[in-house]
Amino acid sequence: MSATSEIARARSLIRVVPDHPSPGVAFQDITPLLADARALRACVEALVAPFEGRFDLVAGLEARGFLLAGAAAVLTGTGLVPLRKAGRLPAPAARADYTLEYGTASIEVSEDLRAGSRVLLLDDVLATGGTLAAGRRLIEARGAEVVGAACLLELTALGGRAVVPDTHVLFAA
Ligand SMILES: O=P(O)(O)OC[C@H]1O[C@H](OP(=O)(O)OP(=O)(O)O)[C@H](O)[C@@H]1O
Ligand SMILES: Nc1ncnc2[nH]cnc12
Repeated sequence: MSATSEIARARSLIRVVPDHPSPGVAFQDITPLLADARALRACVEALVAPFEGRFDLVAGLEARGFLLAGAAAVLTGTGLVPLRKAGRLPAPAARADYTLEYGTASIEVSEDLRAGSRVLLLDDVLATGGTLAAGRRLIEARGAEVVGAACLLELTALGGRAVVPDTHVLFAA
């Protein structure tokens, strides 16, 4: 199957769960896509492709971004830095606050994200854009460079593209 059809097949595996985690939210569940070896590989390859050779570290946003970031780092031979929800890192070096579709949150990063690193930022879903924007701020606060940001799925009605306009997105809903 061609890369394009693998990606189309991967898109069909995202499951929509109504009213999760709260009434009115149509939750885009990527677990069936992750569980499918071909779909997972095709998506991770497509996420990193525009940036290949230009980054030396992948930053993944907790929690679902970690799943893609780990795979992307191994695939591209780069390191990985987790952007963790506040309170989970033993020695956070920087913090950023943000809002999302169903609440507010903060993320933190350790000192392992060094000044001068060239970083690819990864997550699963772009909704309001608050999470990816906070990830960018956090990376830049450490003196590192965001070479690019990518995610699987954009929820177009939530307007996140205006907040993080250069994000590379595979699918829209
Ligand atoms: O564009 P935004 O409005 O910021 O929303 C997108 C974020 O929302 C979800 O994270 P969430 O923190 O809900 O959950 P997770 O820990 O399951 O990844 C998703 O994984 C993105 O990180
Ligand atoms: N509707 C949604 N589905 C999955 N992840 C999300 N993150 C923010 N909104 C979401």
